[in-house]
Parts: sequence; structure tokens; C-alpha cells
Amino acid sequence: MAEQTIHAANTRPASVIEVRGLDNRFGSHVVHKNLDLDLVKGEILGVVGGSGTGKSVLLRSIVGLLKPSAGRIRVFGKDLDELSAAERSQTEQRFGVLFQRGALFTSLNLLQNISLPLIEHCDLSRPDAEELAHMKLALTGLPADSALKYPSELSGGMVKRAALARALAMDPEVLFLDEPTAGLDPIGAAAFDKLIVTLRDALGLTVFLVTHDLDTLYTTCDRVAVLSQKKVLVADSIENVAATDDAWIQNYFQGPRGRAASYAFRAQDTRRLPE
Ligand SMILES: Nc1ncnc2c1ncn2[C@@H]1O[C@H](COP(=O)(O)OP(=O)(O)OP(=O)(O)O)[C@@H](O)[C@H]1O
Repeated sequence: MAEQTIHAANTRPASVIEVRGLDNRFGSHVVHKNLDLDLVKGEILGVVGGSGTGKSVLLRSIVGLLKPSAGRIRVFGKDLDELSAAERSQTEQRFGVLFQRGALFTSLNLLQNISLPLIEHCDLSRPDAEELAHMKLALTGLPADSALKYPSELSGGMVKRAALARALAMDPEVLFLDEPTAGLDPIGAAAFDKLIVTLRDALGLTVFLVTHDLDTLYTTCDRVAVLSQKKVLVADSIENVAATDDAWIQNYFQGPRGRAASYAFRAQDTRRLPE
């Protein structure tokens, strides 16, 4: 029995991020109360919940953009609160973030947008930074001639890919994506979903993915965390989450869209198939 317990502890996957007892409030508005969550190394975790349940606030708390009202966030084994300014900056460089809105500087072309963090944080010369930026653009499937284009000259799907290229600029270990497929047509969204899985596999990323997109959940995520009642109600495989006895979850997963996404996924399981 003791042996079994030790074995279980040893094989438990490592969490790169541990959130414990998190509270977030704005004045009297309580967004999170005693929220716990783990992000396991190498996984794509889908974070869902109704509008205003605090998915983006949770993301911002973890990446250090928002100081929580209470609770503990450990990243790569260290408490965010206990990091010195230098350690915090080093930790932040291990994160790549694709924000819901305004991911790119509109006055800079794509090459400039992507090389900027490399010049600022890695002390690279402009030619070296631009060479790396070209590689990041190629990694996200953008054609070479997009490098000199400005965000306003691109389609929505291309802007998302360029923003992803910028999030990948510093070779992050953990990628945070806030509604990456919002506003994309279904074909563009499916291609973006596939790209996320390909990049995770190729680069060994861990991904925290906020989404409302049921197709994304079914085709890309290893686990799904549901935010409801100010906490993470359940975090598990999508099959187990969809079977959870909760009114919001049942509406979401067993409604017409949820059933269609589940049916499509079961009919053609494309998860992790090669191109
Ligand atoms: N800086 C802030 N000041 C005051 N209230 C805020 C602030 N940031 C977020 N909120 C509030 O916190 C709640 C959660 O916001 P959040 O953006 O995290 O929701 P969400 O789950 O991501 O929603 P959606 O799915 O619509 O994007 C909302 O009621 C929002 O108005």
C-alpha cells in the first residue's frame, strides 16, 4: 500500500503553474473566491466559463499583470509573490502571451513587431533579431512577404498568426492564449487550432488557452477547466467535464453547439494527426 502511494506521487505529472486559494475582487465585485488550478507541463489546458466568470482575470493574475487580492500562485516551483524584480522579469520571459485584443503595434510592420521584444529583452542587434523574427513568422505559417506588412494590411487570421509569432519571439515555455480563434471563420479557426497543437508538439510548449470555441476544446485540449461560481468547478478530460452534473456545463456541452462539436470530433478524431 505504502509502495503504491509512493509510486502514485512519483508519477504525478509536474505542474508548471499551481494556483491555490486565489481571490480576485474589484471593489465589492468578487470575481474569484478560493480558486485552485494546476497547469501540467506539456498539456494544452482549455479554460472555459460564461462571460465575466474571470477567465482573462485569471490569465492576467498568472502572468503577473494583476496582483490577486489573496492566494498563492507558484510558477516553475516558485511563489510569484516571493520573486525579486529580476527573478520576476526572468520568469515573465518564460511566458508568451497572445492577448484577446490589441496584440500588435499598428504603427510597426510585422518584422518590427516581432523583433521588438528580442531587441529589448535579449540585447540582440537589429539584424539578428530580424532574422529570428523571420523564423517565427515562418513557424506560424505566414508567407515571407508578410514581414514588411502592417497589421492593417492583413486578414484577421493573419493578424492572429502574427500575434502568435510575437508571443513565441522569446522561445517561451508556457504559452497563454486568450480567445485565439475569436472572430475567425470556421476554416481559419480550425487551421489555427491545428497550428497550436503542432507548435506544442514541436516546441514542447505548455498551453493555457482561454476559449469559448467548443471545436477548439474538442480538437486541441488535453484537459478542460470550467470557471463557474467564482472558482474552477472542474478540471478534467473533456469527456469527464461534459458529463459533470452542473447546469451551466450541461447547457454548454449538451446544447446544440456542444453536441455538434462532440459529434464532429467523434466522427473524425483529428487530434494530433500529422499534417
Ligand atoms: N481592471 C478591472 N477593474 C474592474 N473590474 C474588472 C477589471 N478587470 C476585469 N473586471 C471584471 O471582472 C470580471 C471578469 O472579467 P474577465 O475579463 O476576466 O471575464 P471573462 O471570463 O474573460 O469574460 P469574457 O468571456 O466575456 O471575455 C468582469 O465582470 C469584469 O468587468
